[in-house]
Amino acid sequence: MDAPVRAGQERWVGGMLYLAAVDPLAGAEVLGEPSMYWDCPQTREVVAGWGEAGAMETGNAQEAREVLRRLSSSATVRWVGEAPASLPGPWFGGMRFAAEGNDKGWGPFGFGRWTLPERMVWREGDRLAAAVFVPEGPGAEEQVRALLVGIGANFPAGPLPSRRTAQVLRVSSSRPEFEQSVERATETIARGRLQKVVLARAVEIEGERPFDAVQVLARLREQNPRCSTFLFRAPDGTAFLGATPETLCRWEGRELHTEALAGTAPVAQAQELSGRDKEQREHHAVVRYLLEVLGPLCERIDADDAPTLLPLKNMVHLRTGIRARLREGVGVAELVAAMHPTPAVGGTPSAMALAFLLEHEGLDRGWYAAPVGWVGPGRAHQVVALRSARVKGTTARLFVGAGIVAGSKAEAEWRETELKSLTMVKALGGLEG
Ligand SMILES: C=C(O[C@H]1C=CC=C(C(=O)O)[C@@H]1O)C(=O)O
Repeated sequence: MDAPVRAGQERWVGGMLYLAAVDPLAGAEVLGEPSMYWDCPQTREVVAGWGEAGAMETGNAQEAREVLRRLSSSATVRWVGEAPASLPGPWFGGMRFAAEGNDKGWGPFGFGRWTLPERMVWREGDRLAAAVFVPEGPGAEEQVRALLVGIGANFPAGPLPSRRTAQVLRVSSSRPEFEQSVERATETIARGRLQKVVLARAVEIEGERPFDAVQVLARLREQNPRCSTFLFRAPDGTAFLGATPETLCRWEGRELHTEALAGTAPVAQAQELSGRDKEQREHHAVVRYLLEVLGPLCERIDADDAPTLLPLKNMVHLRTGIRARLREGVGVAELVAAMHPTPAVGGTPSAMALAFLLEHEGLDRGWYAAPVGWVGPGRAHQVVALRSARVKGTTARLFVGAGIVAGSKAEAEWRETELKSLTMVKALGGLEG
């Protein structure tokens, strides 16, 4: 097995300053499209990054685990002058849902990829801070000072100006194929070999003009205030972006926050959701799985007594919050390895569901439905990359899925995935006006 690529670098030099500015994304006005973006309203984290001072790429799950362990166990940055009290990251990235896949469009993302931005701007309390990073070496401190002077002098003080980017989108996805795989799944469930499987499909979108990633992000965060908005960019410029309602794990020291999120209804049927048996079964498969896989890693676990409703713009989900105190030595690497994929995106029994997906889904999920987020010493925040799309030029490939259990109907599952696709379709500039 090859060792993870570490860009030949073990340590970086960083510097920081505070900015008289209000919006990290506004930096796109002078720095161009960001290389990463992260916006989590629940934790008030907002980060935009430009360039790459370092990248760690992995070819498989084992290497991804090693990289997560390394980035979370020791500091990779030596600070010149003032060090930030706390900062999200500073490593940002994600990994594939599964090892197998034949969609060349995912090639540039690799199996897993985490980057340290050259410049990053984030919200710290009520103000914005900027940090710059360069590889450790001769002249590194001077480079850090020069980059800081540049960002301090040029970062826009005001909010991101909004540009009108609505356009006509050509949207295509195969309904018969999706519905057939739902039927195949319910047959397999009826034979007792599976209890739940989450089937996904891709939607191809062609715009009249290239998509403007900055405006897509601005729409995603504005239209989805209960979701984490994210963007990760591959070295060829392809962007993977979305606004997900699902946290995989928020980890700090010995504390873990996670959640089960499964079971969906349109907003108009929100009040009926809690009483629906099919949605409850879909949901409880996730709760049971999380308690089972987390048990050996935790000293104490505390789950909500019953799911509550998580209202989003176009739909409502069932949500059970879970908090835990971790055993000594358990960190983000162990958590991701144990938790991913949860039955909110895979199924139960897990191995059986993944084999079913490989055989029947006919889709390379790439980074969709996989863990993405940030990691730093002793802390990490990973979300499940749902309501997302891979975007390059005028083309977007969007991904949506739905949990199938006994009693699922192909047509209803299609409609549910249509509903889920609205998050990205609207953000891409469709359905406006
Ligand atoms: C798989 C997706 O959603 C998951 C998360 C919440 C609710 C879900 C559901 O009700 O099926 C899915 O498990 C997706 O958005 O592509």
